[in-house]
Amino acid sequence: MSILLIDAGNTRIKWAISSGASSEINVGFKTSDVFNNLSSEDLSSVPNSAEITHIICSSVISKEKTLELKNICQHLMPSAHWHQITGTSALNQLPTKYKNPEQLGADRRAMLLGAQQLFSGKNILVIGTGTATTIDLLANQEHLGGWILPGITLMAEMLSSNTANLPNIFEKIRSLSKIEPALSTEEGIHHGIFASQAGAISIAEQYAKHNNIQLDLTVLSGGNANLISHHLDNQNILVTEPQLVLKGLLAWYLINNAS
Ligand SMILES: Nc1ncnc2c1ncn2[C@@H]1O[C@H](COP(=O)(O)OP(=O)(O)OP(=O)(O)O)[C@@H](O)[C@H]1O
Ligand SMILES: CC(C)(CO)[C@@H](O)C(=O)NCCC(=O)O
Repeated sequence: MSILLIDAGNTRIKWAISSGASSEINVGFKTSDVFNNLSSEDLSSVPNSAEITHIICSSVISKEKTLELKNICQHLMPSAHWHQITGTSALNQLPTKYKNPEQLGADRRAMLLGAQQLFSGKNILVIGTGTATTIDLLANQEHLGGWILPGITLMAEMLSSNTANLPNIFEKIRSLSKIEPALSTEEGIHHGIFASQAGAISIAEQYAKHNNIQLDLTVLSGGNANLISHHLDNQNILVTEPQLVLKGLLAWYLINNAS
């Protein structure tokens, strides 16, 4: 038995194969652009696709694109069952204070369930650093809400596309050794973007502190996790889990299939 896990994000689609055993949650994860053009030939490169019994998907792309993805998967793996996580999945396992849980992104819900399973009983700041950056607070076994801001690439693109004089530094983004006052336009944008990402996370940490929430962990996920991680305070409680959405999908599967 194999399970195909799919994280369909606004920039990339990631996938992984799992045997479904909780002990194997850390192995076998693969990241690939194969779904980008949603071509069935690409999907046929999924290893041992005939053995896949379940497809577990998180999608924050359009309903139409998600349906296209589902149809391709079902064409190639006709005996596999399709399951899609949503903001309301497993609310008994992890309640949320979100006013309308249906609004919560499927990827955020997956990351929260993944963090809860990987770091049981801990108070965690769960951060996704993809197209958008999301910062969610999981404390006392409950999702207390979160913050959404543009991700690094989007910030760079928005600054140049909405101003007359700012260049698009998107292709020049690299790791910064530290965030400091910059002496050129390009560096000003570069350092400003990192300051806003790290600053937002710092505000979330301060919120926790001022509300007597003792954070045990900050978990960073997503395509920009490694660029942002060394700018954060609290390095002693920082964990990088680039594929937390995929791990969360497996956690959700395990919750649903617990005997
Ligand atoms: N090889 C890569 N291809 C594309 N983006 C990359 C790559 N490596 C790092 N990145 C960065 O990671 C971001 C995408 O991260 P990720 O794949 O986690 O996002 P996503 O899941 O598509 O987005 P979201 O979940 O926010 O809709 C890009 O905006 C870019 O800044
Ligand atoms: C914020 C993103 C784009 C991050 O991938 C996604 O989680 C999403 O589309 N969320 C819906 C809105 C919400 O989470 O409140």
